[in-house]
Amino acid sequence: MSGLFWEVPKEQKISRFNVHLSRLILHNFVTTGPILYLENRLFQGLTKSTLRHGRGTEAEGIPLINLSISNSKSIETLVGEIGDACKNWGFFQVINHGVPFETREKLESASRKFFAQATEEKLKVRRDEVNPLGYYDTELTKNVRDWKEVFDLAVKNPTVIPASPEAADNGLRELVNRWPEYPSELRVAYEEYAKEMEKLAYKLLELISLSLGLPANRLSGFFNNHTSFFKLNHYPSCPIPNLALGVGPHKDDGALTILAQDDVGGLQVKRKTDGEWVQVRPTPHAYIVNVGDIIQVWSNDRYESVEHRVMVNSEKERFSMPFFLNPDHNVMVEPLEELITEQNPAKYRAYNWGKFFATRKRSNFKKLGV
Ligand SMILES: O=C(O)CCC(=O)C(=O)O
Ligand SMILES: [Fe+2]
Repeated sequence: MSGLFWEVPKEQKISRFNVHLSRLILHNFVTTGPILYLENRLFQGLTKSTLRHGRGTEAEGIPLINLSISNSKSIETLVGEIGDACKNWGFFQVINHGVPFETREKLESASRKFFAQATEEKLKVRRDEVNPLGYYDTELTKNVRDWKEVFDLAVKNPTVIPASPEAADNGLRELVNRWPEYPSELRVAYEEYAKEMEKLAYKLLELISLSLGLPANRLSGFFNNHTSFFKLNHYPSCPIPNLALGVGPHKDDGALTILAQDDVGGLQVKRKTDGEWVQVRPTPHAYIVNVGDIIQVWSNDRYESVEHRVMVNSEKERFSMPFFLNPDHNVMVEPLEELITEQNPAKYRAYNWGKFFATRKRSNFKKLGV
């Protein structure tokens, strides 16, 4: 922790006055713990990294892949593009994905209506210890509070997960979605959209399997009773964007994430070649896809789950909707045997997805010392 400010360029040092002012402003927005929020940002070094890297480089973006096959584009070409993107970036955008625009638009509009309500209305569908699904504005990424509010949903209703993280406990529990009274169209809009996300996720899984030299359906058996999740995210505009992150740097722990973002921008990906934060520029109607920790393990590190974060904007609020594709709770996640050789031994030992999920700890898979 000490020496935090040594590496911050002089002109960007934060004055005591600014910090004081920021605390006051934050106090008006955040319902609890504003001081803790800022102090965490300052002392965990995230602020340092935000300042040093500024708003991220615009130069080269993640690959944009057209999913439609035609006379001029074969399935082999498409599979090659997916494989390259997974290997070099862990992130890509897709167009011609088959998700009807109206289905997405209906949910985006319902999401805006939901978040525009007074806090007390949203708190009526607040998540609690019994049911983790619902509304909250207190998400932590690596113990630092994110500048956003969220409505969490399960994809399968109900979704079955272990009752506790304890290995000896075989009990299961069902997670059930909560629905707000307003807007009344949210439920139908979500259920239609979730079906489209499942279809797209399976299509992407097949392409990824093929790109690893495996049969198209090699991974589908892990998802019969999948534990996929969905978030409606709202990032309010932030008066002091340099002191806050919408989501701190993290990796996604599921198999695959499919994200819809609006036209504001703010998502940044850590480029594998040089560790630079790169903007994911909003592309109308496109989806952003990233490989999660599970595909990293299945592929035995051929594909890596890549760090990303969300910057906040001083003027504009931002909305996004990630779909997290997760396997069945009883799946043991381990490198696929076809991808293990004497020269390339397993880099991970098996872990139970459901138990991992129940502990809700990120990036916690067990790397062997090889
Ligand atoms: O809102 C975004 O752009 C990304 C959010 C994200 O990375 C996450 O929820 O895991
Ligand atoms: Fe993420």
